[in-house]
Amino acid sequence: MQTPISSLTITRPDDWHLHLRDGATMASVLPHTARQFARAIVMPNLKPPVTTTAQALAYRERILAALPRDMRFEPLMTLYLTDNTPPEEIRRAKDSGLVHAVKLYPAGATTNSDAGVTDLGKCRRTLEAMQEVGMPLLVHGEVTDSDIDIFDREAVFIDRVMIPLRRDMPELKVVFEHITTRDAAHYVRDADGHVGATITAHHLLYNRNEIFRGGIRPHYYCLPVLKREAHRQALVEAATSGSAKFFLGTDSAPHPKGAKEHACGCAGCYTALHAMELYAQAFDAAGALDKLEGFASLHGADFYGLSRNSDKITLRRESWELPAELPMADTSVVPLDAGGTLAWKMI
Ligand SMILES: NC(=O)N[C@@H](CC(=O)O)C(=O)O
Ligand SMILES: [Zn+2]
Ligand SMILES: [Zn+2]
Repeated sequence: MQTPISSLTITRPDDWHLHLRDGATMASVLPHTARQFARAIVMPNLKPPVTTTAQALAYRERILAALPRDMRFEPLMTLYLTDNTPPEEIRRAKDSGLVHAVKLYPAGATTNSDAGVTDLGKCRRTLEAMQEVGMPLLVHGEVTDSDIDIFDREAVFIDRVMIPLRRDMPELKVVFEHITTRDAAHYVRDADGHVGATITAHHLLYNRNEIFRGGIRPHYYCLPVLKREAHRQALVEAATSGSAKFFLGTDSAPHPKGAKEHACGCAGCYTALHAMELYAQAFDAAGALDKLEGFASLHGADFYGLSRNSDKITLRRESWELPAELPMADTSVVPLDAGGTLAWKMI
């Protein structure tokens, strides 16, 4: 048997799906991301949502102002699509050079999605403008109908929304965000044209048993919810396949500890602190560490038409214990796998 490799140096990665929030929380979480990643697609689901280019540019300035002076990081901004986003807003976004995508939240699907789209038919002209200027549509791919089982919401979304959308707008660039099922992994793998997908570390590492292991564990609750083991395996297969359609998106989503440990707890896992360590663990378990660089550092930049990063990061095989919680401004955030031992460490 070969001795396992003890360190891995790769091109600095980017996070193609991140929640930074705003204000004091943003200032607390931003250094975690900036330590690991050169750039991140910053999700627009603030309260109120980032629906205009002017708001996105102001948000970008707040992020850069909160960045510690000795760190470098480039926030890639997005707009929150509503039933009323005018096509002219897409042109303004494109012309800014700083807004890189538009996010579709089906109304009611997830955290701060109340202002999201009620019927994609209402967005037709706006989507046509996106297709025309080459502005990617990022999709939270779940239907919200109360008669659809929560574990089936992504698979049903493919049939009811994704397939018709891509038939109508074959040139529209689409990212199927945080995919969680074999159905989505295979759909993206087999699709023609401009479609990619992000995959989180937690969906590569855990199946839905984790939410209920020994009791109810709110820090493993996110949306789309973790699925059964066969789906996790299909996601690992996709992420480690070498296909350029799949790339890293942590979906790191900070919520105050008290809002997670609650009678009606918020959805979202916090992984910005230790994202690359978690991905390394998943790729290592699959015997595919050689595929990590493409997934984490190359495929996403290529999809978005951005240059690849030129500097490197190094991960070392070294165990370390995660803190139980991370103090932040007036609260604390519990990282995924809090108190657990990680096998890799970014140095
Ligand atoms: N993934 C989550 O469970 N939560 C995200 C929203 C999202 O990405 O759907 C959040 O903003 O908290
Ligand atoms: Zn989402
Ligand atoms: Zn998200």
